Amino acid sequence: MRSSPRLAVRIVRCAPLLTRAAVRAPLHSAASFCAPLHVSRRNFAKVSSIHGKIDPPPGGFVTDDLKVDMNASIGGAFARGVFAAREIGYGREVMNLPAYCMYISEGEKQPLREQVLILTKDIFSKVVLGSPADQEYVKHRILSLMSGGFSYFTRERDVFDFAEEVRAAGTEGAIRNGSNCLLGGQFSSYDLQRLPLIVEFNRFEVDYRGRRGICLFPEASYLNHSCEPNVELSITYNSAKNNFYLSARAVRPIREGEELFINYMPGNNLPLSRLALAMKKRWGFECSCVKCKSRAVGAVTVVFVVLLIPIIVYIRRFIVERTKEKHRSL
Ligand SMILES: C[S@@+](CC[C@H](N)C(=O)[O-])C[C@H]1O[C@@H](n2cnc3c(N)ncnc32)[C@H](O)[C@@H]1O
Repeated sequence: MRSSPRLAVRIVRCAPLLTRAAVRAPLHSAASFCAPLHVSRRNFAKVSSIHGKIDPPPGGFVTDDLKVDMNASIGGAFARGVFAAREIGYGREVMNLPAYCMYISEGEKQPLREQVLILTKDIFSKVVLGSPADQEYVKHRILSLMSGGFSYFTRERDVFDFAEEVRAAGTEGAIRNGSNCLLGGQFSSYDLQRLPLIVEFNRFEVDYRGRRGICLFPEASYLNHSCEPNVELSITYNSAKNNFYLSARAVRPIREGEELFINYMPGNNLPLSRLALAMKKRWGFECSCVKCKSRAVGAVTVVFVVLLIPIIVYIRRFIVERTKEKHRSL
C-alpha cells in the first residue's frame, strides 16, 4: 500500500491520467482514412489472445501467483478468468494498479454515455499521438478486453460519429499518425467500433468529491464476477500521483488452481435473486457463478417438489383406485 494521502472513493464497478484539456483535444485532428466499417471475425481470436501471467502496467503491481486462463463455463466459449497459480493467503494484495485513463465528469448530471465517449477519445488519442508503448498497450491490452455484443447506452450513432471524427482531416502530423495507425492495420475500423463498447463494459465508476467519473484498469478486467467473491476491490484517489489506484485483496484463502472472483456490484445488499436481475440489467449477462447455479438447481428442486410430487401422488392414487375397482368387479 502506498503512503501518500488518499481520498476514499466509492466504487460502483464495473484505465495514465490526462488533464481534461488533453482528454478533449485531439480527435478531429486524427485521420483521413475512409475504409468502410465492417465486422470482422478476428475479434473472437482477439478475445482469447491474452493468456498466462499478467504483466503489471508501469507503476503497478500484479503478483506472479496469478494467471489468465480459459473459463468456458463463464461468459462463452472464449471467456477467460484469473486463476491462482499458487495458494493465496487471506488478506493478500494481488493487484495494485494505476488507472490507465480516467474521466471525472464536469457536473452531477453528465450522462454516462458522454463520459464513455470522452474516455474512448482519450484512449484513441493515445494511439494516434502517444508513444509506441502506448500504442502497443492499447492494441494488446485494451483491444483484447471483452465487450458486450451491444450497448446499453452508447448509441450506434455515437460510435459512427466517433469513427467519422477519427477519419476527418486535421493537422498534418495527426493526419499522418492517424492514417498510419489505421492504414498500417494497427487499429482497424472494427476496432474503432469496439472501443466505446470496451470502455462501456470495462469501466469502473468512481466518485471524486461528489463528481462522478469512470476509469479503466485493464489488468483487472480479466476478473469475472461471483455473487460470493473471494477477492475485494478498493479504488482510492492518490492525490500525490493525481490518479486513481485499484487494489485487489483476497478475502479468504484461495487454493492453487481456484479462480479469483470479484463482485461487479458491491455494496448493494440485494438478495441473490434481485442481484442476478440487476447484473443482467446493468452488465447484460446471466450470472453463472456457483451460487447462482446452485440457486437454479434449488429452483428446479422446488418446482419438482411443489408440482411434480403432487402429480405423482395423484397418479399413484388413481392407479390404486383403478386396481381396487377392477378387483371389486371380479
Ligand atoms: C470484465 S469481463 C471479465 C473477463 C472475461 N471473462 C474475459 O474473457 O475477458 C466481463 C464479462 O465476463 C463474463 N462474465 C463475468 N462474470 C460472469 C458471471 N458470473 N457469469 C457469466 N458471465 C460472466 C460476461 O460475459 C461479462 O460481460
